[in-house]
Amino acid sequence: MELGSNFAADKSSVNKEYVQAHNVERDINRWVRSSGSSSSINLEVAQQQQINHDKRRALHKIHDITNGTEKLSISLFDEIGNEHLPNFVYIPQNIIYQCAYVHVSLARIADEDCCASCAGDCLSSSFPCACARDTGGDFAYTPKGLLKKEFLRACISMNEEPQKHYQFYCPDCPLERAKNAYTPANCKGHLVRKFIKECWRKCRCSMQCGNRVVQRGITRKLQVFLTDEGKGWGLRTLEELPEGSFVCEYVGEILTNMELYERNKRSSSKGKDRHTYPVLLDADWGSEGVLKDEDALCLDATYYGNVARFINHRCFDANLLEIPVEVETPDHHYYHLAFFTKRKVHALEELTWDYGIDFNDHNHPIEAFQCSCGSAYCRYAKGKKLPLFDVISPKIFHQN
Ligand SMILES: C[S@@+](CC[C@H](N)C(=O)[O-])C[C@H]1O[C@@H](n2cnc3c(N)ncnc32)[C@H](O)[C@@H]1O
Repeated sequence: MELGSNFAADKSSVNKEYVQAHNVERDINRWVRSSGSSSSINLEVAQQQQINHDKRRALHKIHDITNGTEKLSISLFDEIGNEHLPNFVYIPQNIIYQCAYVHVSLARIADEDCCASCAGDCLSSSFPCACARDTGGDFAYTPKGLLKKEFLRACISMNEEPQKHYQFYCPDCPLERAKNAYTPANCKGHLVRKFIKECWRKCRCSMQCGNRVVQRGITRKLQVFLTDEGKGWGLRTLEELPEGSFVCEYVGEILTNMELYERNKRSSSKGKDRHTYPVLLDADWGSEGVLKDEDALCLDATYYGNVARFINHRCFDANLLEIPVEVETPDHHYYHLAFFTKRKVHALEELTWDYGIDFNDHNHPIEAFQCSCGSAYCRYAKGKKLPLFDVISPKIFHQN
């Protein structure tokens, strides 16, 4: 099967449904407008039509799930009507739950680690400023705000062929320690990842500097919709996205692994939720010896999160890639997890990322989902074994 064929089929059916629903909505709105607001009869008929239409289409629409906290509104659109509306608090930026150590201060950023002598746009200067050092000596972004092809290719290769890249096995893995403090199992391994470092407050460049992309927030038109493959809610783009576009970052509560483990234990004793929303921030655990518990962090978007909590998993050929981004803290225990497109994405395509789930990992205590990503490379369909996992970590591998 060709790589893009599933997408083509999905897109045309979603497209048709979406256009039909919008045409009905648009016609009703036009009719109401042209009839004049004083015509109660016309209004009643229009409302009746809307009710019939809603019954037939069971359509829910929320104009802005962000409650005005993002620069753009993000709608929720339900063409199917058989799922509860999401119940969470929308937050546009990460927030510490309780014990996580995230120390943000100007004093922690050394003068030589920021661009205190730059002005305007760092990308337009003849040589890369100090902020490019952590990104391999060059900026990751083009002047159009897209990821440079070479940088994107290197990140894709790391995700798709992790065995060819540097992996680190913690001497005392914080993840395993959270599960069993007395006799922790061996570390399953973490991939040391490429980081992007953006300019920040101590830098003298402007907010429009080309090396400030993720911190400027969401600029693309996105929509939450109900998937028809039983995955629950999903996220799609309403505009075409070029390769290397920033879409959004994964926002949630910042928890220590220990806190996440305790939270999971409490919630599974109350009855298991169908969907789970934590991700590990383990991209740089390898650079430390033994990581302290308060430094081993994750993001949980279950109760507080942003639009990224709706991005579903797709094995291997997902259209998004997650990249760690350093903004306000020089150490890499805490960072932003930003999603960029791996290729051109068409308007109305569902946005997906590969959670990196190993569906054959039977050691994790919490049962995961039966994957219905539809990819020709689906790991679940191939293994046909029960998936077990408790957190999303695209970097966890198995020592043979
Ligand atoms: C981060 S949430 C994604 C949003 C979720 N679909 C919702 O309705 O809120 C992750 C959860 O979505 C579901 N999910 C994501 N990708 C899936 C897939 N490929 N197949 C089946 N379920 C999936 C699983 O229940 C998973 O625990």
